[in-house]
Amino acid sequence: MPTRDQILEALKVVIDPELHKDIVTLGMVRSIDIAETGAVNVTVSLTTPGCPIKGHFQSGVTNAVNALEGVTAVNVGFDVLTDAEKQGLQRTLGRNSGLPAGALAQVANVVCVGSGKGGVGKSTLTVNLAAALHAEGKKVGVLDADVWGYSIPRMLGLGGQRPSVNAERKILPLESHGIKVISIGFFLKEDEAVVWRGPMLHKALTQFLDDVAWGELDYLLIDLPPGTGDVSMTLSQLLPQATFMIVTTPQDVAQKVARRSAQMADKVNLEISAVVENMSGFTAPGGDHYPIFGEGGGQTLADELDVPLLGQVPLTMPLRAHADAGIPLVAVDPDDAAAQAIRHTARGLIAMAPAKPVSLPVLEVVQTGPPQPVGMSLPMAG
Ligand SMILES: Nc1ncnc2c1ncn2[C@@H]1O[C@H](COP(=O)(O)OP(=O)(O)OP(=O)(O)O)[C@@H](O)[C@H]1O
Repeated sequence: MPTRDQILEALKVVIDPELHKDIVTLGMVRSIDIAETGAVNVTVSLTTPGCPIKGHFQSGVTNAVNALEGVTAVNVGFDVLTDAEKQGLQRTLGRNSGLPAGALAQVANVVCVGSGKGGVGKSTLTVNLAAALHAEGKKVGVLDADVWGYSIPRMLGLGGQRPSVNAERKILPLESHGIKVISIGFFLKEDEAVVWRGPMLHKALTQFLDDVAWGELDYLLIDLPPGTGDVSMTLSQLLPQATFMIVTTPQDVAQKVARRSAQMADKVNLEISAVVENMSGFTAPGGDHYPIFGEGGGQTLADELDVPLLGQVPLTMPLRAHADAGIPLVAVDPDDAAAQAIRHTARGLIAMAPAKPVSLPVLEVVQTGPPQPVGMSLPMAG
């Protein structure tokens, strides 16, 4: 049977997506009762009675406590913080709290691009999809959260560059082909191997969302690492409004792994919005078509998830060569077959977007002390 302290420790993974801190640190865990049967009752105090993220806390607390040995059942109850408690919370948070100072306030759509397997072309598609959205007149940003295999800087010709900070101490994204870009790679020395532990990763991603001057964007595309790991979990907690686009190849095995990724997204309540199939065959100059990685995987996965298959992107040499050269193919050769398929995908994505921008968390920051520099010390130019 776990102790109260062990339960509190476990609950530190439940993040308030608006305040960007865990519910234990925020003092939102009102009570914990452990019955002899192993049933655990947890009461969480919300900031408002009709809190829209109640379901997020319900599943987060249930999953966290259920994972502890000896727990047979979890019941989650809710009450509301008193006015005095809310004031106390705001005093605790203060200015240097990790509260979002509206960095994402002007971002209409956040789309996480994920895959099950590595090497299916997720980063290539993210970069070119961004260029295609830009060509459609959209304001686009790319956040490269593929911490282990960041390749976006290279694919956009930004390798070796570093962002600067503005007078408000916000990180300014770099820009390439009209796309605003932030990558974990900008803050590391070339080929530096970093062992990202959970809290460090969480802090870095939080900073990329809170402390980057993204400005007004129609789309923020987030390139996730392959698989079902910590990054996806963190982002889903920080951005419950984000949608998830899955890249797969036509291969049966890739589609099976992608399905696992979809299950993870579903578990953490991320809405899966679409599937894109990449490497959908090769057409030789003579017109013969070769289904190198098989056929039908994208459609099968999309049918299974009941979401649209937004595009089938063929293998073409220019797509690979331009990615290597740091130029999105879509920006320079929109008639290439792969570029055309990606442009079609972008138009599909636009057609799916909600008519009104999704409102992302913006909180009034109550300043209780002198301004302080941002929390994390990522090395920056300027
Ligand atoms: N449709 C395509 N046609 C030709 N080459 C492609 C295509 N899609 C991707 N590639 C190439 O395949 C390789 C892998 O692509 P990419 O790095 O985008 O995959 P990824 O899924 O992001 O990989 P990782 O899991 O390592 O992040 C790259 O060399 C890329 O240029």
